[in-house]
Amino acid sequence: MINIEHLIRDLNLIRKQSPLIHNITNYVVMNNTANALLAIGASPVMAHSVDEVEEMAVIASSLVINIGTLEAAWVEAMLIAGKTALTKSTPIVFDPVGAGATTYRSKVCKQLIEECKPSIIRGNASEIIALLDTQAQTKGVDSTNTSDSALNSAKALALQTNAVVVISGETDYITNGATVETVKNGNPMMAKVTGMGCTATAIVGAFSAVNKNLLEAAAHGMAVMGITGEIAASISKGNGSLQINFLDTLFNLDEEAIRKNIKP
Ligand SMILES: Nc1ncnc2c1ncn2[C@@H]1O[C@H](COP(=O)(O)OP(=O)(O)OP(=O)(O)O)[C@@H](O)[C@H]1O
Ligand SMILES: Cc1ncsc1CCO
Ligand SMILES: [Mg+2]
Repeated sequence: MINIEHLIRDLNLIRKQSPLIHNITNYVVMNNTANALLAIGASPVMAHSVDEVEEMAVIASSLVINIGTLEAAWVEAMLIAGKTALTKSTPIVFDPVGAGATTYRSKVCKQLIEECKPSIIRGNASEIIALLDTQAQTKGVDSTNTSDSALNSAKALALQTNAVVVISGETDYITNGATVETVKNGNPMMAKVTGMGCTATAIVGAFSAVNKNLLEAAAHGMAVMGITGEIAASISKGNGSLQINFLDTLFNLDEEAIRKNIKP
């Protein structure tokens, strides 16, 4: 069960410390996730050149690796940044976008998990299932499975990789293989804004920068996503205004809104 006092403490820590979050992410969502990190009070940097990722990973408080629009040079940069973060015990949050859709994505996911040992893996249900079952075929970047149906895969993946695994969806599940936290906030319209999942991964990255308990950090990130998305959707007419209202809501999110809206 999410500890609301700890969640509020961590949100205040992000706003006070403004941790540097190093993102190697995809072209589609770079602007969205940078703005979401600013809205929550963190300090984002997008850097993917092999010539600088090592230095950036050294100074960052957490590293977010997202394979959304991967290509060879980026993968090389992800491996350098990931290994640097691993050496420094800096939390790595991994988003396996489209895992299972192509052989290349699945292969790169396997390599990144083995060599960088991400601390947290956040994906939608189809991606989490595909990381465990190499035969599972997914359809692009959107899930065709419910988050409930991926829970057993998430638990097994957590035990196999020693990472906290997060499945996003109608109910979000956060597990280390033994304990399972849930977040029931959110709104189906969120899945119609591209990169809401990538944003969830980035926000989890911000929480992992201020809380060494990564099960808590991941759960806090997903709770803030769900609460924010739910409030923003209630004042939005479609995915266009939701994208903007999400940022404004996150920027203004306070203790009262969290206490009133949280659905663990
Ligand atoms: N049906 C739903 N009801 C409530 N919340 C939802 C629903 N679907 C998604 N969400 C929320 O939307 C956010 C994004 O989750 P989603 O599973 O859509 O990610 P994703 O498929 O990886 O997205 P993307 O690849 O576009 O970044 C999460 O915070 C999740 O809780
Ligand atoms: C649509 C899309 N394609 C590659 S990455 C991305 C953003 C959502 O994952
Ligand atoms: Mg995704």
